[in-house]
Formats: sequence, C-alpha cells, structure tokens
Amino acid sequence: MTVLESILEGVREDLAAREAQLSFDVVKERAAKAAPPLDVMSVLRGPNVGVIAEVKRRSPSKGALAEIPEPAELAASYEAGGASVISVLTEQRRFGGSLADFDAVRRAVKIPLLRKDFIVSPYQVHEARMHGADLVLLIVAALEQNALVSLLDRVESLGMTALVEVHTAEEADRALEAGSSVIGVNARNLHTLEVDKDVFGRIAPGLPFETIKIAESGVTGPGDLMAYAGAGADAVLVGESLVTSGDPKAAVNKLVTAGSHPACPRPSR
Ligand SMILES: O=P(O)(O)OC[C@@H](O)[C@@H](O)c1c[nH]c2ccccc12
Repeated sequence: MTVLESILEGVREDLAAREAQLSFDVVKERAAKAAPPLDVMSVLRGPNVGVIAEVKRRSPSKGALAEIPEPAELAASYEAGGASVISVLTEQRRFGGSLADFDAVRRAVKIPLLRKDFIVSPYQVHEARMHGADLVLLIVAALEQNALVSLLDRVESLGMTALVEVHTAEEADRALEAGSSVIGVNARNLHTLEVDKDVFGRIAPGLPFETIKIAESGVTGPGDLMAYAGAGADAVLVGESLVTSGDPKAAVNKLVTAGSHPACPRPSR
C-alpha cells in the first residue's frame, strides 16, 4: 500500500464516523445556509504572485512540525503578513488538523480559506461549505476520473473553487479534461513522499495560459518563489517553512514582498 492509499483508508474511516453523527441531509441544509463563498478567482488573478499560507501541524514525511495551539492566531499573522488565501489542513491522523481548526481560522480572518483534505465524497464537499470554505482541494491521484468530474462539479455548484492537485503530466491532462480552472502542481509525490521541485517547471508550461497555476510544497523562501514564478506560477502554497519560522507574519511578508517585486516574473494573463 502506498502512503496515499493508507491515508485514504483512515480518511474513509473518519468520514464514516462523521456521517453516522450528522446526516448528509443536515450537512447539505447547513451548507446552504452558510455565508456565501468568496470570489477566489479574482484574488488568484491578481497582478502579483500570491502566497497561500498553510496551517499545518505535522506531515507524514516530517512528523511533528509545530504545535500551533492557536490556529486562529497563526492565521491572523498570515493575513497580516499579506497572504492571499489561507489553507487549513483538516485531516487528523497524519496532519493533526481538524474542522475545529478550520472553524477557528474562519472566525479569525476575512480572506478566502482552502479546506485541505483528502476529498473522496460529496459529503466532504458540503461539509467544507458548511464550515465556510471558499476553496476545496481535489487530488487527482486520489480519485477515479468520474469521481473527479462529479466532485469538481459539486464544488462549483456550491459556488466554491476547486484547487485540483496534480503531480504528473498525465494527471494534469485528467485535471484539464475534468474542466479544472485552478491547477496545483505538488512537488511531493503522495505515493512515495519524495519532493522534486522541478516538477512544476515541467508541467506548468504545458497548461493553458488562462489556467491558474499554483506551485505546491518545498518553498523555503523568496528564492523558491521567484523560481516558481519564472516557471509561470500565479501563487505558491507554503506550509512547513512558515509554521517552523518562529515569526509567521514576517515569513509570509518576505514571500509576498518577493511576489510583488518588479523583478519577479508575472503571470502573463
Ligand atoms: O509544507 P510545504 O512543503 O510548504 O507544503 C505545503 C503543501 O503544499 C502541502 O502541505 C501539501 C500539498 N498537497 C497536499 C495534499 C495533502 C496534504 C498536504 C499537501
């Protein structure tokens, strides 16, 4: 079993437990009553290379990264540092996240929020909306094509934006075929956890120019942001280097400043 497969097994068990607690009908009703989602596309189409800052306690590859006793405080620092979007991991077993973290962050900031989890069922999409998500991650490697298509449709029908994650050119083709307009290229292979920062530069130039391109993982500072920008990134998604920085506001701000510097390559849309 690969790492991804074992993560998905745990995700399905946790999902079954939540479904037993709260019916899909109730989740749908509550999702319909939530405050409307924010317009993520116009935020990501901004003139600068944006920063998506992640609330991440641990990871399968690195183990514990940061305690984060107050996710709301961390998120407020990200917002103050100029992040465009905040990503909150809600997967519990491997990443130490939760929907309670997501709620705390939702109350603390005004910028768009990404629910970062392993989405395999429509239940999780409505659940994300019920908790106030604007963006939802869909991982191509975790989904059959028909599931990807229907989940993407579901995300968009609720007014949210799907960030569709790929790691290979074949997955990028599947993402495009499914109709994705925001594609994230993860430098990390979720089956083996190996990181290859060149993957973005190999895949992004082959995507349509109007597709929003997000470089995920391995950003340790402005140099990595500039390199990803040079390869066509509209935004970078950063977790580890921010949560371990000791000064998340300053760490985000350094990246945001690099992304708005005149010397930083811009998306040519
Ligand atoms: O901590 P990093 O290397 O900055 O990476 C952040 C983000 O890209 C990473 O957490 C991530 C990308 N795709 C995922 C899918 C599931 C869980 C986590 C992820």
